[in-house]
Amino acid sequence: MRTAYRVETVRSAEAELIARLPEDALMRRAAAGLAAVCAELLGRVYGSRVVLLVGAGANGGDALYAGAALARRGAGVHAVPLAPGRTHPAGLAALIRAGGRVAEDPFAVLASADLVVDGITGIGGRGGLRPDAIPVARAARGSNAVIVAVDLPSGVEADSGEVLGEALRADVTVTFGVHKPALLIDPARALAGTVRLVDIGLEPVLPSVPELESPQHHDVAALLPEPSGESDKYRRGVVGVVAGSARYPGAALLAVAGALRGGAGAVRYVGHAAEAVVARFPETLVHAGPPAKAGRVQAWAVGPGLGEDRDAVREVLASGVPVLVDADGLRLLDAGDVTRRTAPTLLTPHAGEAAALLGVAREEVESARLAAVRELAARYGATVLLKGSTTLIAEPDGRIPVRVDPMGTPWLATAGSGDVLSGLAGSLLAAGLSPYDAATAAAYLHGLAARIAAAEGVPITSSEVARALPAAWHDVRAVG
Ligand SMILES: NC(=O)C1=CN([C@@H]2O[C@H](COP(=O)(O)OP(=O)(O)OC[C@H]3O[C@@H](n4cnc5c(N)ncnc54)[C@H](O)[C@@H]3O)[C@@H](O)[C@H]2O)[C@@H](O)CC1
Ligand SMILES: Nc1ncnc2c1ncn2[C@@H]1O[C@H](COP(=O)(O)OP(=O)(O)O)[C@@H](O)[C@H]1O
Ligand SMILES: [K+]
Repeated sequence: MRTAYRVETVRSAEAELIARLPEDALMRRAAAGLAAVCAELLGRVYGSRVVLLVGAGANGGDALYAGAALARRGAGVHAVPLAPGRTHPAGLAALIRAGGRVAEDPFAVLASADLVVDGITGIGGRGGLRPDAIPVARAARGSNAVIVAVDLPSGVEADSGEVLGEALRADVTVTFGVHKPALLIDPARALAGTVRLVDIGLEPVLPSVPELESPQHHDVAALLPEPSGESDKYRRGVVGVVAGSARYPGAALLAVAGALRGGAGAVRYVGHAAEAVVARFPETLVHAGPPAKAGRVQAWAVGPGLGEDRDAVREVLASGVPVLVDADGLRLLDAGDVTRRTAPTLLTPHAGEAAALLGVAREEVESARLAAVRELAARYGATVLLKGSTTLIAEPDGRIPVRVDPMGTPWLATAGSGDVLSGLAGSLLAAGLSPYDAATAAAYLHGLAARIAAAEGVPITSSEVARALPAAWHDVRAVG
């Protein structure tokens, strides 16, 4: 798992290290790592033109020490202090000693820069860039220089990934010690570019439970169900899919397509599209009556394209097995039917559905995804997978790390892909995974399948995402 920690935690870990080390040692470590990445990006350091945007705090100090190292290797380095009089004194002195200078005209040096180091704010930044930093940040972005953010792109909220004002979009972010939430969650993540992690010795002093975790291939491989010698189709799990309506018959097919590739031993479809489902997927068991009469299942996935069948949602939520609720099911559900449940529940809203469940505007969810997913999970006492440009998975117990799916791709923004995801996650639930793990594995496989299907940069359909799921399993298993 890749992990991310909150500012408060990072600061206390840093304080513990700083107490044991000579003055500025940690900053020098950070700056050495930063300078090494800058040198790599420049290719030839000697004769290159580097501009440092320097804020009032230690983030500016990192930039100045890194600038000094580059100046010693023959780069022409200019500092642009954005809080004159509050510039890190030792860092500035080191830069001047190494032959660097304070820029007389920031805009002139930016216009001809090869590389800009963004040291305006790091984990101490709040509320977007200050007005006087904005023109300089815009000039940097408008130049041809590569922009390297120090620790975080300046202007983002480190702990939440929110962007409350203007922020500087970087090409590369060099972060120290550990990832911060903003490097994993949009909208901030989109401003970080490629993230490089520099080890400054923080790992051993960090707590074992992070704020966020983001799975890699081997983590997902360890979650995937595998049939054994004793398996039969019932032991592998039967997933019940309640989806589709006269208006949205396709949702039934897409949810079943996802469910058939999720590792359950059988898929039982319940609803109005039974004929179409069997015609397309003869391996599906079907039932045209109410869910309660459909026969045994180990988990339900209810909601995609369901229309107005409120009774079906209520019946499924009244069952004693794990239930996934998506799409129309989220619109129709009664909150009390969810909070009363004793078996696990997984809700899979997109931002609009999450906003409706929370009674806020969609933009509020999109700009503060972490807060929204936590709040939903706590309020409904359910695991919540919030879909979108960063898919997040939260447990009702706020002490458990929120999981961030790293595999999402904008190619998934195509009609019906969410239906495939609910079938897939429902199937993993039926196969015995907890909602937290089923949601994690499903989001990962779904994103990877979309990447595989869109490999040539061609638009993909949701059916193609479902068809690429076996290739995604294969890919994950091959590495894990
Ligand atoms: N504590 C340590 O020993 C280490 C800290 N490191 C660096 O130190 C950074 C944190 O340093 P600080 O705590 O000094 O905080 P920052 O340097 O991130 O920023 C705080 C300063 O910026 C100003 N500021 C806040 N919001 C602003 C905004 N929106 N626009 C413009 N200015 C704003 C504040 O007045 C404050 O002076 C880390 O991100 C990292 O880069 C690294 O050197 C590693 C070691
Ligand atoms: N910009 C994006 N980047 C990455 N993934 C996205 C983006 N937009 C949507 N997705 C993903 O696409 C899927 C869309 O699901 P959903 O919103 O339910 O659509 P539908 O109802 O059409 O199936 C989700 O898995 C979501 O995470
Ligand atoms: K920065």
